[in-house]
Amino acid sequence: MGTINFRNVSKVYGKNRAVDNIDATIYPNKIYGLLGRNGAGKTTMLNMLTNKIFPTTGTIKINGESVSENQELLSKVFYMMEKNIYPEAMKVKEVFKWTSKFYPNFELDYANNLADKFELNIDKKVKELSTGYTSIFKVIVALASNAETIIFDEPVLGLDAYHRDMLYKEILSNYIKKPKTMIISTHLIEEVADILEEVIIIKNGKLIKHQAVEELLKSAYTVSGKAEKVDQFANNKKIIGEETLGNFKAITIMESYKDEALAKKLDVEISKPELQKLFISLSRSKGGSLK
Ligand SMILES: Nc1ncnc2c1ncn2[C@@H]1O[C@H](COP(=O)(O)OP(=O)(O)OP(=O)(O)O)[C@@H](O)[C@H]1O
Repeated sequence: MGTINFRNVSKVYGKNRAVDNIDATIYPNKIYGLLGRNGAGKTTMLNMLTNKIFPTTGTIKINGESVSENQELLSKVFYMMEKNIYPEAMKVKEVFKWTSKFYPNFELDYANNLADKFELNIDKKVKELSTGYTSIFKVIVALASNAETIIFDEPVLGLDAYHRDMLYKEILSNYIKKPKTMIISTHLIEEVADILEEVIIIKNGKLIKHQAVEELLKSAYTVSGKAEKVDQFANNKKIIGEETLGNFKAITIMESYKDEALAKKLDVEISKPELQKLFISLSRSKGGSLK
């Protein structure tokens, strides 16, 4: 699958710039997290990428070809949408067959095996599925499509922790078996953090961060221990988040240099920050700059 290129892409609704001049390159065979608060513009970006709506300005290309009205190109991209697009009276097994018409590499055996594994009854009608099972069903269809690019918009909506964990593992094992471009748009960042390689963070329609997760995590750290010692350590440093529990405190500091000697002296512990915390701080700060 080719590289996906957003060039100066905007989508304007009246006075609202839902997507505002986004430039981004999505390289093949990596797992991307598309992160942003409610209304940030994630779905609008994905709808434009899959030619459901047209950009007001700018172009989106895959391997140098415009996605606009390009059915052949789009048949290589599977878009698991947040809303249900299947006829409600259709049975799960009928959706499997139906999807195989549009996605010739659809693997029916794999879909059936996953349905077994997740105890999804394929004789049920789509409208009879609970919210959680609707998510399971949609992820199964997406994975079995074998498309070169798979986009998941809120893949674990309504699922309990047990099923969320199972589903992330399934997504990852699918990727390991057959690397492909995956774009996961979600609010549940910490859970998905482990499988993401890159994050694209958008805020008010603008791209504020596009970086490898590892690198982003290296740009900050968390220090924890006795509150007064942690405060002493954090003095004059760029604090982006703090939590207190009794006399215990954890502070997240946005700096790549870690003063290990001082940490030892004060008996406080330095650890990796949580992606979720960095995300909250980035989407809160004015303009979203990390500097
Ligand atoms: N068809 C439309 N007409 C008018 N405004 C729209 C339309 N679609 C989206 N918007 C606006 O564009 C902005 C971005 O919406 P979008 O659905 O892309 O956000 P999102 O990041 O996917 O949010 P969420 O996480 O809540 O799904 C919002 O302000 C939304 O109200």
